[in-house]
Amino acid sequence: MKLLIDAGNSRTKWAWCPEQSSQPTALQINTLDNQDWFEGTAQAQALHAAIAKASRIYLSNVAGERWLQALPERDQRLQAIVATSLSLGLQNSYSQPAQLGSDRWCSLLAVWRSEGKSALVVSAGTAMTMDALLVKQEVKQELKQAQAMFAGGSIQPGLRLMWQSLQQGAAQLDYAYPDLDAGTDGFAQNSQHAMWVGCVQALAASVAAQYARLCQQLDHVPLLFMSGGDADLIARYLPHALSAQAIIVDNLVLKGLACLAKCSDE
Ligand SMILES: Nc1ncnc2c1ncn2[C@@H]1O[C@H](COP(=O)(O)OP(=O)(O)O)[C@@H](O)[C@H]1O
Ligand SMILES: CC(C)(COP(=O)(O)O)[C@@H](O)C(=O)NCCC(=O)O
Repeated sequence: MKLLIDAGNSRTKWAWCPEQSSQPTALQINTLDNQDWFEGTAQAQALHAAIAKASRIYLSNVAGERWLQALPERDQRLQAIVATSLSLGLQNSYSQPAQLGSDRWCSLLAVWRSEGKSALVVSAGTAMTMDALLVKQEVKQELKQAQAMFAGGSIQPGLRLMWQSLQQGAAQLDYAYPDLDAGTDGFAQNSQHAMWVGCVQALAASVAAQYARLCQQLDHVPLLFMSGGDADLIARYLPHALSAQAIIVDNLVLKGLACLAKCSDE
């Protein structure tokens, strides 16, 4: 069985690749904090056991060399994904294609292969990335040949990083990250709530602005895909019409890895 691993900067997600006949949506996703991986806790042992059993391992790693060092060994079964200038009919417009994070590339591939339509692909994880997928014309599955382009995107701090930058950088803002969604209605009347409103609004407003920018470049309405640990939360604070339109997917990176794994069989 093929194993899919998405090593992000905060958490590692992994799943077995479904057999050819099943749908990619059938992924059973396991999640562990990277700290568990580094410390080799029981949760890490489950992934180690999966690695030992796998026939092939498809890895998107943006967590650096430290994540790789916790692998027992690096053998020929391991395929570490690097973004290229063209894959599965999707062109990469980065001037140095390999500089694009493999997680962003996999997410774009997942949306391109499953939808075949233009989209803004948002990943709300440690960082928040918002990437433009342009599809010149809506194409049928069998016609998918280099008709799509990743036109570029943006990177900004994610929710917890924004919080930490205020908490650590301002002497009077040493407040813990809230346990519950504190809401953004009205005007905040205490510091912790004010920080929350500022951080959540900044992220939601960025998504709305990037989506509007993409709409201006197209003669059709793009999809809005949102993935990552804070996708649900940020989607709730989008303008109403956009929030209703957002398609929240639990792990686009693993779905993109599954596309690459399946394509290697063809
Ligand atoms: N149960 C959770 N554990 C950890 N982070 C969570 C959880 N639920 C939501 N989050 C949020 O998800 C973010 C991590 O999302 P994720 O998509 O896994 O990021 P990455 O791919 O960068 O590791 C965290 O910064 C945090 O704000
Ligand atoms: C932008 C990222 C830090 C996002 O990482 P994540 O929040 O998913 O852990 C990662 O995709 C990355 O390191 N990218 C390389 C630079 C780039 O994509 O331009």
